[in-house]
Amino acid sequence: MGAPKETLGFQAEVKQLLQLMIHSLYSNKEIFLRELVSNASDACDKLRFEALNNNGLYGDDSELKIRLSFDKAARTLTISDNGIGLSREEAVAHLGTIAKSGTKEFFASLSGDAQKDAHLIGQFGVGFYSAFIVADKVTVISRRAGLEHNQAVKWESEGAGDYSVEMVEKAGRGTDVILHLKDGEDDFLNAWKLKSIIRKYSDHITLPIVMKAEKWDEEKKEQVATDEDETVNQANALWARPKSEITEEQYQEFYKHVAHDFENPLGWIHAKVEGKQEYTQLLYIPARAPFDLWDRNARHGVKLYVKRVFIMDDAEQLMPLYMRFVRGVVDSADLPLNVSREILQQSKDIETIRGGCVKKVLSLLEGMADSDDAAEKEKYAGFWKEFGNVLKEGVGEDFANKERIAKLLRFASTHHDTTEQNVSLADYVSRMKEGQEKIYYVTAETFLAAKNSPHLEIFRKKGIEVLLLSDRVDEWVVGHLTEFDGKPLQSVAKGGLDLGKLEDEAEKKEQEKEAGEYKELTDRVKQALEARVKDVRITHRLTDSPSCLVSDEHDLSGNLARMLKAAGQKAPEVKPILEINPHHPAVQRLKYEEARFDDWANLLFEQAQLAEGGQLEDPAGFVKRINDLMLALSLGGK
Ligand SMILES: Nc1ncnc2c1ncn2[C@@H]1O[C@H](COP(=O)(O)OP(=O)(O)OP(=O)(O)O)[C@@H](O)[C@H]1O
Repeated sequence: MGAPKETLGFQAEVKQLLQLMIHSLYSNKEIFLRELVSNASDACDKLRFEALNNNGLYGDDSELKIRLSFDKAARTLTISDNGIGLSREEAVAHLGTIAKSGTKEFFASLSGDAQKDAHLIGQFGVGFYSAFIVADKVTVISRRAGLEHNQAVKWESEGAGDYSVEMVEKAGRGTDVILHLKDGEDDFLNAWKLKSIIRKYSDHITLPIVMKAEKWDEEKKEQVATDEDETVNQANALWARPKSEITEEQYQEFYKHVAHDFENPLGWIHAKVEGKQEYTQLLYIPARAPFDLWDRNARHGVKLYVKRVFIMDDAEQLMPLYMRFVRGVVDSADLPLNVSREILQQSKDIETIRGGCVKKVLSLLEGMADSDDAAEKEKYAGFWKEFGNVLKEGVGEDFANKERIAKLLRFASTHHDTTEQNVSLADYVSRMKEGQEKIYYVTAETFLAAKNSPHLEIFRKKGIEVLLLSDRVDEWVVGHLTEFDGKPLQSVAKGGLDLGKLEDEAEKKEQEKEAGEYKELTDRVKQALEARVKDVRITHRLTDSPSCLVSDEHDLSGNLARMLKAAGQKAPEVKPILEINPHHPAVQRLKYEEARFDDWANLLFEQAQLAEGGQLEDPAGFVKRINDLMLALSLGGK
């Protein structure tokens, strides 16, 4: 026999999760059954998959199913499956710890408010531990497929701080989860009640969920179990049914099962594709981002089936990275059953399927975004809030669909001047001024830095709209999206300012004249700042500020250079161009400055750095310069 009985402590996060769950989810307690049935179904799927290469795993029990049974006297409810089962090590690893990406973020976001937290727990996924909502003790007896009958494990816990594990005997393969119900939970010892919960939440499970049929006993005057099994769910793949036979609720419940989500999805597409590749897709867009959305290595959400047989979870080849929020199922009629991840990577057939799925998701999003129906538009706004930054990645990732993605992008802009990203490029173009040829944008690290960027002054004065880009991925977007609808995208902080037809001849003449008049001054400033700038010139961008920095047309933008540096990457050393505003008193004054010219020049440079959200190389030097100048001014003023 194996190791003796051992008592082990739960990982701290498990204890916390258990506490929270019991308190927050009590009002929705029947979901525990959905979670346990879902796990049982996953366990059968896993067995089926492993058995593709090792048929012996089935032994003499090849009919996979899930069984619900209860014992009124002992007040226990048991969920059994003949799936893959758990070894002792697996029981300890999976039922004593949480090994999910996003765990840290999840715990950090809890608020202590039961209702809000219930919501978050739902998003995080409650899984097995939800058993403790209705049970004060849970016993799991499991035998891993391929292990001997005396190598089974018994895991038991009262859901407080610890659990025990010991080796036991179990006749068949698979897992029994035995719930010792809490006082007052006798409702769950009732076949009618259990059936109605299964029909509500788990009807779409592809395996049969069976219970002993009951019949009326005249003597006892109650329903008693017979020896006959009865299947209580429909037990066929939801996606394989005709659309007309599926209700909205059934679609939603299926989503909750595949996505491990609590909330209803935002939308879905269900389609059967025929042609070179035959496949069915049922793809959902969640309403809320999961905790690991930002982890580009986290698991993906689309399950691959071949002719109704589950092949794998998270088939990353089915969806590009920028659509990692999509959840659902693809069922192919043509792929071989023994298809592996390696084969998928090179498969042309998968490429065709992926291309089809991406187009469908884009159409679904376009349907919401372009709808005249306010509720649909609202949905798209919700989608954008949750997943907009992921979709933006697609501009650089999916060349073939770049234009469709570009139409779906939403930005903040000076039109509304709020953080809300609700301006499409088409909206922008429709508001372009007469003679305006470019789509102007500014990038900065924060919304406020973008909104208050000195580079915008002339644009505000002339009433020209500028997109305010402050998400990290925005530099990537503008790096890949150089034009929209034939109009080039132009950074307001790059290159010489050429407003084209937006400026009249008189303005242009005036600017040339000023550049000549101030040549001596700009040369002097350039000399003073030689090590720090590429050039110094008179600006036409500024109306209120004395100076700003711009980068050369083909150089990295200041914002991108800062981002690369912050990410620990090497950014090529590029010097910015300093532009000074000839109408500003500080610049005017500089014309007559002698003794402290260098200090003034440096200050013009440093304040421009600060104004665009940059950091000073030598903050102490800056402070000293300011103080010296203030002192000089006040002394001079006496
Ligand atoms: N009936 C079962 N048979 C075999 N393994 C199981 C069974 N139930 C749970 N497990 C194992 O325990 C792990 C943890 O289950 P749990 O339900 O907590 O999380 P999950 O299913 O991985 O994710 P989620 O929280 O999103 O549901 C599972 O991943 C699985 O490995």
